[in-house]
Amino acid sequence: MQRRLVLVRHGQSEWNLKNLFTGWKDPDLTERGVEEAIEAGRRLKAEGIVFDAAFTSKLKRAQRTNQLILNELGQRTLPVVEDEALNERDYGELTGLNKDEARKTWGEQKVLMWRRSYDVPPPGGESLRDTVARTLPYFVREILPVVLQGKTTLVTAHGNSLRALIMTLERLTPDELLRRELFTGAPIIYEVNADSTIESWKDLAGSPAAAS
Ligand SMILES: O=C(O)[C@H](O)COP(=O)(O)O
Repeated sequence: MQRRLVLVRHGQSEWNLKNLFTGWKDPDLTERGVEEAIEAGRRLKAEGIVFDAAFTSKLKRAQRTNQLILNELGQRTLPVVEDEALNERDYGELTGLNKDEARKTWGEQKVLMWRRSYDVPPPGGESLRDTVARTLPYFVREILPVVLQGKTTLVTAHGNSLRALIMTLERLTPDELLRRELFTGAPIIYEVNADSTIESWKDLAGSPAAAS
């Protein structure tokens, strides 16, 4: 039985373009973001993917990306489950600030820790560990059982809510996680074993990889 899980970070948002910390704010996709979402759909079509289930967050940039992908696959009527468990990490007091300005104010290292470390929260916001605590139980309860039934499943979400899942799926250490970047609109296809470990994955932004 084939058990397939596809994760996609939303296409470029208006606040990605302006280089602002976004978190739970709800900007729309830019034109480029729309194109990236359509391109994600095209790439998935070229891989022969047909979805049986789809999940996304409560934020517009992910929902639109999800819908554009499904449209491209000719699956615009597939039911989509929306849940805030898949929302972006809450960036707290950094929300709305420019990322370069933040580096000037607090220094490269501190901002890198807030953005990419596992357990250092930005002021008033969620660390990645907090995001894992929100996202992973939802994944295990609602999404994984669907994948294990053999349903090809799409999850369209956000850089950090997906990094929270990827850390577990790819068994990354906090140090490896620091370097794990997700590109907007780039699908990652996981082949999942019956015991819910990962058999292999293919990042359509890069080259094929195997689980270690
Ligand atoms: O919320 C945001 O600002 C972005 O979607 C992700 O930002 P990051 O790459 O700074 O974590």
